[in-house]
Amino acid sequence: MSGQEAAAAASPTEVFRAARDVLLRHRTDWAAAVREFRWPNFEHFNWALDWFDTLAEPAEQGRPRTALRIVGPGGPETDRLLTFRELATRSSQVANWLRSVGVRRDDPVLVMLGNRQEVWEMLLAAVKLGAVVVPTYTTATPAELQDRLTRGAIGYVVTEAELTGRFHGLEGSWVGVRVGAGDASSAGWLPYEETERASGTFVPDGPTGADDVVFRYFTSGTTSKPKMVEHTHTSYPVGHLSGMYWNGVRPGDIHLNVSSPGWAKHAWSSFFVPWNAEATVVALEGSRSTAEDVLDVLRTRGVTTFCAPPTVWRAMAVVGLGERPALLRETMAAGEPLEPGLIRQVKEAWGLDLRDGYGQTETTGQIGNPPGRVVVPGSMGVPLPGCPVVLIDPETGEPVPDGEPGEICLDLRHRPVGLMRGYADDERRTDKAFAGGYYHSGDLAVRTEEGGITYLSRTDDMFKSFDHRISPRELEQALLEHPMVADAAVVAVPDPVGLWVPKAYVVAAPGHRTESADARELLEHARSVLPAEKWVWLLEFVATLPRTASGKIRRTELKGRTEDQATGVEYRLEDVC
Ligand SMILES: Nc1ncnc2c1ncn2[C@@H]1O[C@H](COP(=O)(O)OP(=O)(O)OP(=O)(O)O)[C@@H](O)[C@H]1O
Repeated sequence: MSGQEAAAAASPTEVFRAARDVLLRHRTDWAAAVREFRWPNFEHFNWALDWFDTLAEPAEQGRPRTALRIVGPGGPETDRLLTFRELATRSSQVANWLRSVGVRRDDPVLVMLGNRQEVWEMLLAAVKLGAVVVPTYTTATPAELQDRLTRGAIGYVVTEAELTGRFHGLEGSWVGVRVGAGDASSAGWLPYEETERASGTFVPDGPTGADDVVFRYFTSGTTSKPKMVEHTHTSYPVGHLSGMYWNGVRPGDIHLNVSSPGWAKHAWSSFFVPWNAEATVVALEGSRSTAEDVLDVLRTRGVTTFCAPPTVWRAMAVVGLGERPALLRETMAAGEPLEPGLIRQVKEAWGLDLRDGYGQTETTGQIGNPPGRVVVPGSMGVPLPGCPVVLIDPETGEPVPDGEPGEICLDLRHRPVGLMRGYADDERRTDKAFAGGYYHSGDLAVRTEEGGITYLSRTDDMFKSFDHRISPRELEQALLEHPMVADAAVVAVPDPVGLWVPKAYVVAAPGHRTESADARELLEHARSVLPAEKWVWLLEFVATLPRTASGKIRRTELKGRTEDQATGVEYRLEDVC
């Protein structure tokens, strides 16, 4: 039998498992993983039925395995634990019930739930059913919801009973489902608890097309109006094998990820990545957990692999990392630039490498420091297996040599499975993102001789000053290294001679003042660690930086402030130094 015939004879579950196992086998040998891994190819694939439900069978002679552990309010004994079998059954009940109230394949369903059991049930149910999930964070404003209802052509809304009021008065013809006990404000919303009466055996309406859409994500809108990113039954579920490799998660691991449902990062690291590896997902209920809560969970729930955005790592460093959590093996950060200072702090406190990873809502993990590779602080890592990353000169469209800035692109001749299908209802933008044989990320980076890739900035944030190209990130990192700085953002402001010059907005660390002498110290610090063309020219202290709901700095807002001259006290390098 040829290799192709053998693959044709194998079930989707076997094909998926075989691809996954190549990555597990080479968990600490990146070169071998890149060489041997091939994306599995499917005509039909339903991750919930073809993969998740198959994990419901207890391992031979073993105990039923825990799929999900929701951290309770009062110590481990208050946690809620669900096995793969329990979740397989619950999600089938939910899928059957949704079908009974009218949800059909391809129907867009807005899901606005916090980190509670129902969010995992709903996502699994929607995949089983073939409905299209529009994940939404629980802090979305009525205006954001209206945008989603309209542009997302939403037919069904599933949310917590206490949040139903947010939808009052919004336009659209959708059916509401409330999770939790309702009151007068949720009258007319269907009760989710009815799902418990539905059958726990689900029979799909035929095979699921591998390229059918299953997620429509609204991006955070850091640079523009949120885009609607479409992912298919393979692009996210199967594509997240690359993230599994970066995280180094393996069967039996206890994986904690800090992110809110509603963001792509939640689907990455609280859903597909750990469950592709047959690990247990640990989740903190509620949307606001403190750094102390996270540290406590790491220690008391036996967490082995942990991923959080740099913002959370920074907060943990401020309260003190303390002793290394006994079972912790892998630590990761993603979503925004990770400063070398944090990597150093984690190494000193816990002896572990804090490994950066890069991706977007549009993709799964593309670049990362996988286990077993020496972490070079400042580098996001190397292209993950199956991810043909190329850095392209935005002006010529040609690959750049090592050491030159280029846009992070994916070579479409070897299209990775994890790449989005496109932007819904936006052909122009989709064409632009897929122009010239590459997927264009809109991010600039530079590759070193050793192959590591260092993030510079968004293509739109890079600016020229006195004929030098400046990445705001480099300046921000220099400022963040100073103990007086809790947070910093740099933007370009117009200058009659230099064209543009860098201005820093700085949040002072607790206990530090924000007077002229403090500004001078910071400007001098930047001057001492950066080359002359990258000195910070202007500095303003602010109480907070404007951030998107997912925590990214809104540089456009800061640029707007300088254009409107709506500045506070502004310190100039030439005046104070
Ligand atoms: N490890 C990382 N280091 C630096 N930046 C990162 C890293 N990981 C992700 N990013 C940044 O986050 C972006 C992806 O974020 P996301 O998909 O959540 O939406 P967004 O790009 O902020 O929203 P919008 O596209 O609407 O502006 C990347 O394009 C990159 O700029």
